[in-house]
Amino acid sequence: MKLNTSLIEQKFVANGELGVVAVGFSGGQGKAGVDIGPAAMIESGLLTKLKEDLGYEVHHDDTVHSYKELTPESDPPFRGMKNPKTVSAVTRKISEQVYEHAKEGRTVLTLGGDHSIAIGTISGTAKAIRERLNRELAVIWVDAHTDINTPEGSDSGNVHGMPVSFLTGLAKEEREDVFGWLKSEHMLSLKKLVYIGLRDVDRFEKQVLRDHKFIANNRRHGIGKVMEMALGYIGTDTPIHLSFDVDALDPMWAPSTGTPVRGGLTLREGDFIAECVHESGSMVAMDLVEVNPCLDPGVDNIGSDETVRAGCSLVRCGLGESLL
Ligand SMILES: NC(=[NH2+])NCCC[C@H](N)C(=O)O
Ligand SMILES: [Mn+2]
Ligand SMILES: [Mn+2]
Repeated sequence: MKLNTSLIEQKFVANGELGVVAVGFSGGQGKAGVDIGPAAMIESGLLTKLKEDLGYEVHHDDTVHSYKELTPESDPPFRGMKNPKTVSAVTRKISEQVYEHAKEGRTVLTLGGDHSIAIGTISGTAKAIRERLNRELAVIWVDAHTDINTPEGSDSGNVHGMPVSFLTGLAKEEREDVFGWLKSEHMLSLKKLVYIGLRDVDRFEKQVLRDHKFIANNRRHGIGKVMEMALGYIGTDTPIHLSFDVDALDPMWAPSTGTPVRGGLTLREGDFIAECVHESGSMVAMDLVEVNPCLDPGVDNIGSDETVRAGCSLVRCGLGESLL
């Protein structure tokens, strides 16, 4: 089947190729199991669907990377961060993997893994987009959380709560082995960042958002209007990286995740967000993170099956599945 690009104008990615990076990594937070999220999604047939139903030419090394070889001998906390050297080394490697795909003009899909991996995915996309298109990247971050803590601002020390602060330069570190490898070509402007789905924002993070004049208005509008505003703000000639944390969805649809928060998006709203970003024709990369099949509040794996299904659905919508 050929990729249906006729309904939308593909602005930045026209070659119908998809680069996939499967990241079995959990070191950005403390709960085991988020590292098997990608395998669960792939085993349920996600990549086959992307090939057969959506027509992508998929480039994948058939590996779920655990990056065990990158684990340093000792990795004590630094500036309050847990596993700092491990997360830094792993995200650096992911950044290169994503960059390699993106520089070929492929849309890049990264399956996580905890959300710390976005330090790798977004930096890799941002660099490729600068080089290939001479443009700055915009990010739509769909999440219950802002993940914009600095090491000092964080209560938990978990790096999955900090990726946005490292990517935007709010958090800085000279040490090469603790994110010092992030250079200007990897960076994201705070002005090119849009959040959707927020409902659990730490006190420090709220101050950051106020200081940088973020506008909070999604509470007032339905999801259709929210997407209109988000895409309108970004504009039509800016490539978009969609970073989707499955905990943006209500635990009703995605209970198997490390930091669930009630009052979230319905699955249909989540799918709609992904569809809209796809239809913009500007999406160059997507992350789907924080699916943890080992955390199941239900019986007989109902919760984890549902969460995996929800994750797959979000990905398919982001990559062009539609009713017609
Ligand atoms: N990617 C996530 N699920 N992040 C949750 C972060 C929770 C909390 N704000 C923290 O910094 O620890
Ligand atoms: Mn989250
Ligand atoms: Mn997150």
